[in-house]
Amino acid sequence: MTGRGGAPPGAFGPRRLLAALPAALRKLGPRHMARNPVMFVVWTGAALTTVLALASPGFFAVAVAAWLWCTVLFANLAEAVAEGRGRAQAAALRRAKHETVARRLVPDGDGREEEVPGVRLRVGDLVVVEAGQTVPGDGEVVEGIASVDESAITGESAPVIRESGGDRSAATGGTRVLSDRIVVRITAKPGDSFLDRMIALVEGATRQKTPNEVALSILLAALTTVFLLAVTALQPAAAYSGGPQSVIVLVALLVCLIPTTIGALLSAIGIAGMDRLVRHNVLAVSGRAVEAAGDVDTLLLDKTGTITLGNRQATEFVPVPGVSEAELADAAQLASLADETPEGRSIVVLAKERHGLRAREEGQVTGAAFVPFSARTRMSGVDLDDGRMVRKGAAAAVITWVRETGGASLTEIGPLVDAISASGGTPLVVAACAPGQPARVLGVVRLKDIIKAGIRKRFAELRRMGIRTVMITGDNPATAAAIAHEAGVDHFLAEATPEDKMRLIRQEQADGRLVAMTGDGTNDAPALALADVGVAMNAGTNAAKEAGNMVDLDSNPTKLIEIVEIGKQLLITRGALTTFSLANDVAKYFAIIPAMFTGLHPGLRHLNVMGLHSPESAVLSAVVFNALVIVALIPLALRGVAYRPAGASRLLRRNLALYGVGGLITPFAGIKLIDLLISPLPGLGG
Ligand SMILES: Nc1ncnc2c1ncn2[C@@H]1O[C@H](COP(=O)(O)OP(=O)(O)OP(=O)(O)O)[C@@H](O)[C@H]1O
Ligand SMILES: [K+]
Ligand SMILES: [Mg+2]
Repeated sequence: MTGRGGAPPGAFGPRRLLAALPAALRKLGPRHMARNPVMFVVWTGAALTTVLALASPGFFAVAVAAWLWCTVLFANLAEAVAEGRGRAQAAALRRAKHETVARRLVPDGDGREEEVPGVRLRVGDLVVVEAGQTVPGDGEVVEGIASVDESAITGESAPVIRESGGDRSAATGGTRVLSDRIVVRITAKPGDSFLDRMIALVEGATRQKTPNEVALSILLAALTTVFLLAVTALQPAAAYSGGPQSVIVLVALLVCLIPTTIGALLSAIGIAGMDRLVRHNVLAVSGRAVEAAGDVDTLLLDKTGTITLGNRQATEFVPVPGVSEAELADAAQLASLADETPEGRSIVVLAKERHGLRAREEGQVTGAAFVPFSARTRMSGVDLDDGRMVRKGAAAAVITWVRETGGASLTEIGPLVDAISASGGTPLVVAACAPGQPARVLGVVRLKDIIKAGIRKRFAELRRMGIRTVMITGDNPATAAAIAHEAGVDHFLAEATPEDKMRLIRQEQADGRLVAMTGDGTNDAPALALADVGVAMNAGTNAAKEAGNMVDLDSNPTKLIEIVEIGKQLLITRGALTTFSLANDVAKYFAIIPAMFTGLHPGLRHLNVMGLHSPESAVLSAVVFNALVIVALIPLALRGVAYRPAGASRLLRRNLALYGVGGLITPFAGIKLIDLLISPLPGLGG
């Protein structure tokens, strides 16, 4: 993991609070306050007591009004501190966004270039980027291969390969080409780039409440209404028994009873969760996805580029008996001339290395109709003018094609394909036919791909968290089995089309499971969109990045472990602080009600078990405590409750005990302490 800049988690002190103060003050406007019903009630109460304190000034009235404003301010402070971290990251990202001049290819200008400002680029423009230059906008590499420094975006200094054709074709505006030359087709409008979206995200500008948050807000608003009615109903009762309470006391009581702690911290908890993801180099488009991640049951991963490194290279030509290796290499190269996938290019290179076959220019293969590779056909090749045809691809696909031309399937091919598959390689069967003749199989090309390091241990960790892993691949079952075994995934699905991937997700969801999907390819995009949590690899295609609801800048398929932990931590933190807040309010009720009424009925004196100084000091102490609790819990809200992999119900019980009991006890101690401190002050009766 390469943590992004900014303060380390847990670093939280008076300096950060102070830095967030201006933003917290700006949030005091009614427009912002109205978005949070609980705090809006406090805000209204603060305004009301201020008016009353101005009308008949007195220490008690002024002190209550001042502390009610503090309560509101502390809530805003929590949110502002949480947002502050994102702002620092956004500033760092903005530095990557500088003016670039793009070298745009003039349409039909035969390679002629013109210089245009990066901001004037349009979707569909072709731009040339060479070593030392900055990619002027988001796009797809359509020609060439280059090593690119993406550290401006990922924070990772090791260069990455960007190339046309395959699943590593996305080029991101603001990154720098280190070597070679690529042509990029622009796919995003200036101002709507990945970098722009990242900045908006870490700034929290696009943050929306999640369904869970909305539900909790409604519950808190309902509780607030109930207490509002209860406190209002108190007045006739108090009046009946001979001493109506002052409006200031009633407002103070109301604020102490409504769930201000969680009301104040709710939004900070959500922002901090997203922020923790950014720190792990994951960008989440929605808080909803982060929450869903906390409950994921099944993780689907695609194989090539996700579990493996993804640069499947041709390493060997294995001809069938009676065919020379040179003949096979020649056919394989012919079938790959226009194949812009990494696999296709590596075949051309291998044929040249092994057999000195010069890569024929496309133009020299006269009148050829190229058959591009697609994930559905699992095959590519060429039809020549003179009637010759060559195909290469997955064994099943090519053998079907051979049969369609009237050719016989060759039994010798079986063992060759099986041997390559069993070792985890991908076999590409090559077949060709002379004009008017049935096709015949020539042999197999071995594609080798390497499993990413350390992945086995990580899958074991996912298993401990109770998450089932399923690898889905377009590759054949034997290769899939070998890779699945080596990587240590629980299950696999081979020869999967994009539709199969979606069917599997729908099936899991229909069985009531939450599904996460990690992928990089264009063919993964529909599945990424359908999954509850869709994590696209940053190294992958733009289509994948747009379809998912998270992007992992490190392109690490096991990042889901951290994502799940952060999601669980978010849910647990919110639950723990809600429990604490409600328990706290109940305790406050029993702490201050007796003290409030002892003035009326000396007979109630024995109920004042806490021995608070006076009704006024009891009420003020409770208000002060209520406000200070918010500040005291800001670090916990931002850092999150500690999470250890354990059964969900055990965690829940533990937290209920800890935060419920804690919430019940602290007000008694806290209010008593504050009462002792303030009772010598004049103007508090007694
Ligand atoms: N350029 C190509 N030309 C011909 N056949 C290919 C080419 N690339 C891959 N194939 C064949 O098509 C199959 C499916 O490839 P595809 O890229 O869809 O899936 P995959 O990358 O193997 O799986 P995953 O979904 O895990 O990325 C491969 O297993 C291989 O047999
Ligand atoms: K409260
Ligand atoms: Mg793939």
